[in-house]
Amino acid sequence: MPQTITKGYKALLAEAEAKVKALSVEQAKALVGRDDTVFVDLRDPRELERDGRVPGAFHCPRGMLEFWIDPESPYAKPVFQEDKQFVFFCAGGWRSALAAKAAQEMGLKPVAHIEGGFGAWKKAGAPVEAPTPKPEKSVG
Ligand SMILES: O=S(=O)([O-])[S-]
Repeated sequence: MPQTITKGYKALLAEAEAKVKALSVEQAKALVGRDDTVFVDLRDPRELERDGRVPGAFHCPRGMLEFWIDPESPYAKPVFQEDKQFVFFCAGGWRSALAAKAAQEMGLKPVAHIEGGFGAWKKAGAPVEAPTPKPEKSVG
């Protein structure tokens, strides 16, 4: 019997978007370089290598988020203990909406995410560190 998905991604996103503060690229851009703000990049390492980065952003693969936030986890990262605001982003704003909701439910605050993600960020001409080209494989 095929699976019956009772809560699809649209419902999950709608729930997250109702609970999480969304920042436009313009609003987020104004926070770059501020001491009280941590940008959290949830994309996979290959996306960073291919598409570039937001300068100064902390990279946290989506799959590790809850374990890096909880200080009781063996994988806890000190950055998530800081008294700062956390601005999550991914490529398009979906992963970051769900991730920010989870982070918020864990007690992290204040939390927001960037509407449209890195794609919208790049399109708006916001600051981007160039992709890191992979070293060429030597032949022979
Ligand atoms: O990055 S994403 O919005 O495509 S999940």
